[in-house]
Parts: sequence; C-alpha cells; structure tokens
Amino acid sequence: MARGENRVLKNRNETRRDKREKQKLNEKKDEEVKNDNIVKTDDSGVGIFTEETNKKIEGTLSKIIVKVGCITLMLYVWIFLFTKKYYPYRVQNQMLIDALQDPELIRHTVKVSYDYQEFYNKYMEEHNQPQRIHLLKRVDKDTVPTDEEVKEKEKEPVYEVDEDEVPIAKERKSDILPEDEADVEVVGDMKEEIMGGEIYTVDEIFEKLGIEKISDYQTYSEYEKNLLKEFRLDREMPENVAKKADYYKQIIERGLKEGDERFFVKKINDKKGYGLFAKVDIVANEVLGVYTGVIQSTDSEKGKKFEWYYSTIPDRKLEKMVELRVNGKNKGSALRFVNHSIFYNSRIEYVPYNNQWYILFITNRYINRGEEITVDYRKNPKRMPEKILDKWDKVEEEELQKLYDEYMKLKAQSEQASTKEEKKASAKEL
Ligand SMILES: C[S@@+](CC[C@H](N)C(=O)[O-])C[C@H]1O[C@@H](n2cnc3c(N)ncnc32)[C@H](O)[C@@H]1O
Repeated sequence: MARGENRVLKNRNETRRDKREKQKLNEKKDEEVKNDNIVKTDDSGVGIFTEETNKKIEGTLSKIIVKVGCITLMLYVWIFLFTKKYYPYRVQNQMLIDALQDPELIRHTVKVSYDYQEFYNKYMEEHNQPQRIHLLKRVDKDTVPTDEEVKEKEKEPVYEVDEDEVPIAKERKSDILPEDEADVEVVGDMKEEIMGGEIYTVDEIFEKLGIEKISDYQTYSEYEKNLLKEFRLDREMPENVAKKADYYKQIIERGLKEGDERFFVKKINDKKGYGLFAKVDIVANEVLGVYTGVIQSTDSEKGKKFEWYYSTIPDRKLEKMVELRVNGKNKGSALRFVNHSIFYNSRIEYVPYNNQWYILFITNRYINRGEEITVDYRKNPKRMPEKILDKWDKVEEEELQKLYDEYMKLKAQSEQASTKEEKKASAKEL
C-alpha cells in the first residue's frame, strides 16, 4: 500500500512541476509577442514599429498606391481619347451642319452652279452640240433668300421646305424624313426610266466584285508604313495647302464616318466598264468623298487602272525617291468607279490631313440625279498615259457626234412633218 501511495505522490509532484514549467514557457512566449507587437520606446522616447509591422504597413501602402495609379492612368487615357478624338468630331460635325445652313455659302454655291450652267450651255451652242444643262430649275440666283428671310425660315420646322427653296443636298440617310424617302430611293425607277441596264447600290457592287470597303487609307506593307512614318507632310506644306486643309478637315472626318447614300453604280459598256452615278441631286463644290485604297510603291509602268498618285518621298534605305500610289482595286471607296470624261463634272483636290494626303473628289457644278460622275484624268499627269486618254476622248467625241447626228435627224424629220401639216392646213383653207 505504502509503495502505491508513494507512486501517486511522486506522480502528483511531477505533474505540478510540468504545469509550472509550461506556465513559465507560456509567460516567456507572451513576453516575446508583447515585445514584437507593442510599441517599443527608444532612448528619445519616440514610438517606433518593429521591422515586421513596418513591412505589413509598407505592403498595404504600395497596394493602395498601385490601385490609385491605375485608376488615374485609366482616367487620363479616357480624358485624352475623349478630348483628342471624339470631342473634335462632335464639334466639327456641328461646324459642318452650321456651314450647310449658312446662307452665304448657299448663295455662293447657287451662283457658281448658275454661272457654270450659262458658260456650259453657251459653249455647247457655239460648238453645235445638243447637250444642255438645266440646273436649278427651281432656283434663280436672284431669288436666293436674303439673310433676314433665312432667319425667318429657321424659325419654321427644318424639313417643311417648299418648292422654291434652295436645294440642300440630303446626304445622310438619317436626315431624310419617311415622306421624302420615295424621292431619294430612285434606283428602282431609274432602271426603266433613265438608264436601262445593270444597276447596283455601292454595297451590292462591292459584294459582287469582292471589294472591301475602307474608310481610310491602308498601307500595303510594313515597308510603306515605315516610309510614311518618317515623312512629315506639314514640313512641306505651302500656305495655300494649309488653308485648304483647314477648310476640308471637317468634311474629311464627316465623309469618313458616315455611310453615303448619294451614289449608284451602273455598267456602261464592256470597254468602259462600270461608272459611278448620282442617286440624288448634288450641289456644286460638294465633297463626294475620299479616294481610299492601299498605299503602295508602284511600278509606274503597270497597274494604273485603279491608282491615284499619292506622293513621292525619299527612301533612305534605297537612297532614292520612291513613288507611292493609292490603289483602290480590291479595297477602296465608291470613288474607284469614277471614269474620265472630256465633259467632266467633278475635280480632285489633294488635301493633307493627319499627316496623310486625302484625295478628295469634289463637284464642279450642280449634278442632276442620274448623271454620271466624271473627272478629268488629264488634270493629274501621273494618272494615265496621254495616248490612252486621247483614245478615250476620241471614243467619247464619236459617241457625242452620233448622238448629235441622231438629234439633227429627228429635228429635221419633225420640221418636215410640221411644214407638211402646215401646207396641208393652208391647202384646206384655200
Ligand atoms: C478608276 S477605274 C473606273 C471604274 C471602271 N470603269 C470599272 O469598271 O471599274 C478607271 C478605269 O476605267 C476605265 N475608264 C475610265 N474612263 C474611261 C473612258 N472615258 N473611256 C474608257 N474607259 C475608261 C479605264 O479602264 C480605267 O483604267
């Protein structure tokens, strides 16, 4: 028994010792933790943190800084894009809308068209040609409204125009009221009425021929891209070109952004191929669009069919000047269908914008719906060899001569018929 009691006492003593040791160990650990986490005081009495706490705080601080940095950067990019890219479009579009409402500009446009009509008809008369332009049937240059009248008109709803109002070209589909729609969608009627033959909308013909519609120039390869990068247009720009750039800037942007419903494409004949025609009446000095395509350095002997001269720029690698052209054959705009004519009604202007040349097609006179849009390829000497142009002009002159002969024949027939009837009538009277 005594032996058993002793063992129990010994065990109890052991567990007590264990407990005390454990307690001591715990107290020691607590002390260590306190030392780590609680502010220590240095000699000067100023509170400092331990290294570990400092690290934790630094970590959270850098996270906050990174987040704030990212947000500021995103905000900056957004503000930059908005102010530099999107906002100017809005302002420029508004400027254009204002310009179209500007009575001075309208008066000028009407006058130019009217003068051109007089000049053209007189020229045709002098050369015994049957063609006449009957522009602006509803407008007389002397009856263009005065500023006061225009101001009065502005108070009225914009689309309630009467017959005598100055014709402002309706360019964007969104601007056309449903009741005017029938008047604008004329392709169907024209098929029988005026033109005959194959007629397509620009989208249809692009799909049929597998042409990609592009609203901006594309460079053919990295090589050309790099050439262009080095070349700054504004270094070379004379004052008059700079003024032109300023004037057309807004129109370039509008032209590139909006879908254009002013044209249709028609097959003329196998030799000439397709041509671009006006689907609506278009006023004089109106921008028809930009000749877009792929910019490439070209072998000047080949492939000029769909190319317009772009620029001649120095190539440091080749140590010579290289000629660049815009090729609209497989990628381009509706203007790739514009043919050459001696009686051209539009012109081409090279306008610098965004360090690129924009080849703008602009009307020279009022163009009636159904008329083919043509330019003078001769005005751009690098466009086509003179020999080919001479041949085309000869064909056109012959066609005109045929038309003129037919016209004279018909005229003679009707005159004969009327003299016969007159004779009959006078015989009856007798
Ligand atoms: C820019 S494309 C005009 C669209 C072209 N007619 C078509 O079918 O796609 C220029 C080419 O049209 C033809 N072309 C343009 N004007 C012409 C004319 N007056 N007489 C004959 N062919 C002409 C020539 O083949 C020329 O290379």
